[in-house]
Amino acid sequence: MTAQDAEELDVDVEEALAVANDRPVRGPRAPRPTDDTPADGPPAAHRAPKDTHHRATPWPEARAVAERAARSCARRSPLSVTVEDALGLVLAAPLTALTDLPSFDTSAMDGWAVAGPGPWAVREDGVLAGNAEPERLTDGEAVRIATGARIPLDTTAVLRSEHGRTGEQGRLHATRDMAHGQDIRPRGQECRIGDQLLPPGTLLTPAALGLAAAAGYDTLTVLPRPRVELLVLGDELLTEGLPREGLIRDALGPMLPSWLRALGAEVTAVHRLGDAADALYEAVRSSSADLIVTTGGTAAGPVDHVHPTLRRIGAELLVDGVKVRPGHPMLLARTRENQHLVGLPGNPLAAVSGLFTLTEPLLRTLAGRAAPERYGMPLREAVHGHPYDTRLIPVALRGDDAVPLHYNGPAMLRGIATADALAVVPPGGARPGQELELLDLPWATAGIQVCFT
Ligand SMILES: Nc1nc2c(c(=O)[nH]1)N[C@H]1C(S)=C(S)[C@@H](COP(=O)(O)OP(=O)(O)OC[C@H]3O[C@@H](n4cnc5c(N)ncnc54)[C@H](O)[C@@H]3O)O[C@H]1N2
Ligand code: MOO
Repeated sequence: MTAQDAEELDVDVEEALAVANDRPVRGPRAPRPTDDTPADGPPAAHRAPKDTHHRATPWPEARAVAERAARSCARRSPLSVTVEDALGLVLAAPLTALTDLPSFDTSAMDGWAVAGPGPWAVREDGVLAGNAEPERLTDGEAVRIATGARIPLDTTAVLRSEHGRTGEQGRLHATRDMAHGQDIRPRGQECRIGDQLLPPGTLLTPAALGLAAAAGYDTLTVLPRPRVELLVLGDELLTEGLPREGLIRDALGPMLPSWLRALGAEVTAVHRLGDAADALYEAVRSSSADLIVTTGGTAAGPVDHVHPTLRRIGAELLVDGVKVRPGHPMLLARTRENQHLVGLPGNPLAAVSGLFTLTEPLLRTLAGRAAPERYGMPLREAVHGHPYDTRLIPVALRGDDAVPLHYNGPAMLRGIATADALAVVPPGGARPGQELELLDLPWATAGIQVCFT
């Protein structure tokens, strides 16, 4: 069955696409308006309750709105944290060298510090890393030296231990030619005191923490993480054991906190509120978080309380549905000054889609992180598209290709659990070899986000 058949059979397109992806496909198909599918609207089967799809925001625009929403918030004051605690945070001030690096002339090798041409008379003592200023060398003299030790004054080069031989009368001979200054790291080779090592806005990776410590820092001035409260909605959710009697395990409670943290947030609370409208209202009204993330309850079922709650508190809806599959009922609202709410749909892969579409740009901007470089890779196999909406599908990166994964239905996590990225499939689908934009999953990027600290 193709996606087109699915529409005609009045079957949910998203579910049909998840199945169709397992089957051989033709090339991409342009949107095909029909009598009951207006050119700018969804197929009849997918007109959301109260026909909300007409005001759904195109996917790229939804991401831009989320970014702008974060920019409209007042910046919170920078704070000072120990170098060890700064991982994953963003520098609020330039990292300026507090010392020359190296801070003294140092030996790059184990061997001898020598003065003038050889052979050399070897001094009895030696110089180790951490020793205070060693005694000056005189011409024709050598002293044993360790990597990282201070170079005695008037040293002309370091002779590596494997390139020296002790001859008659105990004199040291070089077995290789050596250049003046060889294997000496001069003071200030890497930086001079006052040099800017990293600009404000730099994400503090493990390497950046190492650099900061080397450059003399004990504490760093960073932007605070945006504070996020997670509200998990749904009476049907169990927190342990096997699904039973219509109840299912909560898949989002265990998944989202670490993911939100990888996106730059501090998750201050996770509340499971069931489907109690008043509890949701109270939780939103009393929250002092920068961002409230809800899961479930975004559609128009009898216990879908997110829209009514937003109306009740007088929130401004910035995005009310997005032209993306899965996840189209996702929403973004400004609940009050400097506070937003992202409503993630309850279907787990739809929630991931909302995480990338609305939460990631918002949190990234609030956290002061730069947008990741956009990149793409060719698809190894064709992928069905939605006729009008963007699709996000889990892919594995294999060699130079993005390989679409099965089990990509809105309620499924089996595909994304083995994925490296989400591929952005344009309306109409993509053919084999077509380059698609990829959104890296936090654990697949070779960067700070792998740390999930
Ligand atoms: N008449 C319509 N019904 C639905 C539409 C629509 O357009 N018209 N859209 C469908 C789509 S698409 C999605 S996505 C969902 C969005 O629903 P909600 O955000 O209101 O979420 P719920 O109804 O609460 O749950 C949907 C589904 O997900 C399961 N769920 C919820 N939370 C969790 C969790 N934490 N862990 C695991 N699974 C969860 C829940 O049990 C439901 O099966 O609406 C469709 N309906
Ligand atoms: O199909 Mo829904 O799009 O699961 O979000």
